Amino acid sequence: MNNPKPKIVIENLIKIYGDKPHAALKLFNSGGTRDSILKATGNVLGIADVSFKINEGELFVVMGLSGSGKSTLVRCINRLINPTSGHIYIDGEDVAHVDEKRMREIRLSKVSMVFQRFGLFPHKTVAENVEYGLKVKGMDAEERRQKALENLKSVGLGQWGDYLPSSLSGGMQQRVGLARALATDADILLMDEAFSALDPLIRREMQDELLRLQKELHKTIVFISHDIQEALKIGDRIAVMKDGAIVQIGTPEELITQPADDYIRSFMEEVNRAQVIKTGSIIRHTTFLVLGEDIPSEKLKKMSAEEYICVVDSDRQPIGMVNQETLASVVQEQSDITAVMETDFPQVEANSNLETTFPLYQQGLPITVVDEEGKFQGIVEIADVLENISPSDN
Ligand SMILES: Nc1ncnc2c1ncn2[C@@H]1O[C@H](COP(=O)(O)OP(=O)(O)OP(=O)(O)O)[C@@H](O)[C@H]1O
Repeated sequence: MNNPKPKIVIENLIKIYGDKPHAALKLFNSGGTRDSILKATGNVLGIADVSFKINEGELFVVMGLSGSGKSTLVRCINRLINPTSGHIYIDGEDVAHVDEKRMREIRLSKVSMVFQRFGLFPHKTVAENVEYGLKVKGMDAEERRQKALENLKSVGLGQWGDYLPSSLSGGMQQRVGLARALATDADILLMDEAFSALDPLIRREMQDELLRLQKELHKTIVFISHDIQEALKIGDRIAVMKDGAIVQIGTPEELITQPADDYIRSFMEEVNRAQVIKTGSIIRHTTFLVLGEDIPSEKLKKMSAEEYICVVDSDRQPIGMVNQETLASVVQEQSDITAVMETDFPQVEANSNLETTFPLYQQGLPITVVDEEGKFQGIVEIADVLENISPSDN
């Protein structure tokens, strides 16, 4: 994202469960831990002074083990749970301190929630389920039916509007839950372990579906998951929670390549790094030659004999690869570079992962990396790929 605009800003959020929040807060402020506070007061520190921002259009995953505080954090955002102290700004409005009437309006118009167990009304048809929020909002019958059908279609259930939820599989019911959340036109979707109840295959399908929809819709999505693979697959950024606090926030690659501590590192041990690390993030050098322009001698001097450089056209699209030795002879003999450069060379997009890139090294050439428009970004060597797939311990 070029210019991220904060959509949700959380400041010093604290949630204490129990009847002695003041005493518990006092203990927390003087350095008490979750365990010591529980022992002294019987109250649970659900969220331990958390501050962070979620950007507009971001798919933000809150990850952590059971009891780490994920649900509490996300339910504070739509005030299904009332925070003990702190601020939660949505589009600049502090929803931690609005009255219940305003909060209901916000839930109907700005923040929708998709639950793990679908949360569908069993006696209403699929379309009526999707229409529900629109009905509460006061939309007339025809308009809301049309909107419901549109949204069912967008999740691949256009033909299922008149059925009862019980005639649908788990995956399909979750799609209905998603269609219902989308139908409200809310900018923000809160998804609480939305895919956890599904079979692994259906679950992966739903993750892909969510990513596809998100490309079109650009919602701000806060997605709770206890599954690191899921978090790394779908998250633009991930917040990892422990004991009510956030241990680290980062992109999937940042968590893998720069884990904040041993806790994060232990999560990453089971992860397939090659699926997560993007080729664009390990670009080694970005020098190139533009066809038709002079070859600067200092560029040539800096290269080792075996090193390759990319030749691009006037639109910066790669058209060939040439190594230092060949280039030196081109300069010396003033010959045509297009006659000697390799034109059959491997090329990948910067956002492809290392798993895609690795097999392309069979040709013995370094990989050329381009952006979405096919413009040259840099070159990646096999040593860099290997180092990032299985880093040496140091
Ligand atoms: N209503 C409640 N009363 C007392 N303690 C609670 C309540 N709800 C949650 N807690 C406690 O707060 C802590 C955080 O719970 P929370 O449900 O937010 O964690 P979670 O990470 O979402 O866990 P899970 O993945 O199991 O849902 C836990 O220790 C939990 O026992």
